Amino acid sequence: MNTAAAALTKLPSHRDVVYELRSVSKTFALRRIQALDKVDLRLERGSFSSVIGSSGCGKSTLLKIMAGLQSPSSGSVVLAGTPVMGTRRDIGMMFQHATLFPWRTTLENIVLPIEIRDGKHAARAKHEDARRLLELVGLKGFENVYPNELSGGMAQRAAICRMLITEPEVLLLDEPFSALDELSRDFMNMELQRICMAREATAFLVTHSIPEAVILSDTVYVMRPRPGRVVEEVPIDLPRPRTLDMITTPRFGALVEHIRSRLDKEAL
Ligand SMILES: Nc1ncnc2c1ncn2[C@@H]1O[C@H](COP(=O)(O)OP(=O)(O)OP(=O)(O)O)[C@@H](O)[C@H]1O
Repeated sequence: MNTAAAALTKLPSHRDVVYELRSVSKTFALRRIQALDKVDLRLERGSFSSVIGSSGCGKSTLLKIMAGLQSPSSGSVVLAGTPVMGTRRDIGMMFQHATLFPWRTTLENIVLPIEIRDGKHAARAKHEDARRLLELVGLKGFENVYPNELSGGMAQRAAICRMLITEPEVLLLDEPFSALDELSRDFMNMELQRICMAREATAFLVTHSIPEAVILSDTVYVMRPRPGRVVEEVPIDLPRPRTLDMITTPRFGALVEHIRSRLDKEAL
C-alpha cells in the first residue's frame, strides 16, 4: 500500500485530549442574554467533532471563545496544555466565505497569514509549502491564478490551504461549505476528511446539517438554546474513511434520526 492509501485507511489516533473546555459560560450583559451555560468539551488529538443546534443556540459564540476571539464569562479553555487567552498561532479558522483578496494570486493569498505575522521575506520562504498544500487540495496549476478565476469550491480549497499554512494544531470550521451547492459540498466534505486524516488534524465544525455532522465526525455535540448548552455528546461509530454511499446505510439513518430527536423541536 502506498503512503497516501495508508494515510487514508488510518483510523483517528484518539489519544490525548488536545482541547478542553470546562464549564464555559457566556453572558452578554448588555442584552442580558446567556448565550452559553456550563459547556464542557474534550477534543482528542486527530479527532473530528461537530456541534449542531438551532439558530441562536450559541454555536458561533462557542467557536469564538475556542478561537480566543471572545472571552468566557466563566469557565476555562485549554489548548495543548495552555489557557486560550486570545488569538494564537496553533489555531486555524475557516468561515462560510473564502474572502480571498482579489488583487493577490492564489499562492499570495495562501501565504498572507505568514506575511502578516512574519513579513514578506518569511512569506516568500513559504511558497514551496503553499505549492505542496495546493497539490494536497487538488489545485496544482492554479498558483498564479486570481480569485475571480476560481469556482466557489476552488476558492474554499484555497482557504483550506491558507488555514493550513501556519500549521495549526486545531482547525475551527464555521460552516465552511454552506455557501456551496449540494454536490460541491458533498465533495468538499470528503476532501476535508482526506486532508484531516492525512495531516492528523484535530477539527471542530459548526454546522446546521445533521447528515454533514454525521458523515464527518467522530463525535457530534448537540446544543439547545436559551441558555445555549450541550444536551448530548453522540459518538459516531461509522468506520473510516467515510464514503458518501454510507449515507444510505441503516446505521447512518439511525444516527441522523437520533440527533434530530435530541434537537430543539422549535428548530425543526
Ligand atoms: N456580541 C453579542 N452581543 C449580544 N448578544 C449576542 C452577541 N453575540 C451573540 N449574541 C446572542 O447570543 C445568542 C447565541 O448567538 P450565536 O451567534 O452564538 O448563535 P448560533 O447558534 O451561532 O446562531 P446561528 O446558527 O444563527 O449562527 C443569540 O441569542 C445571540 O443574539
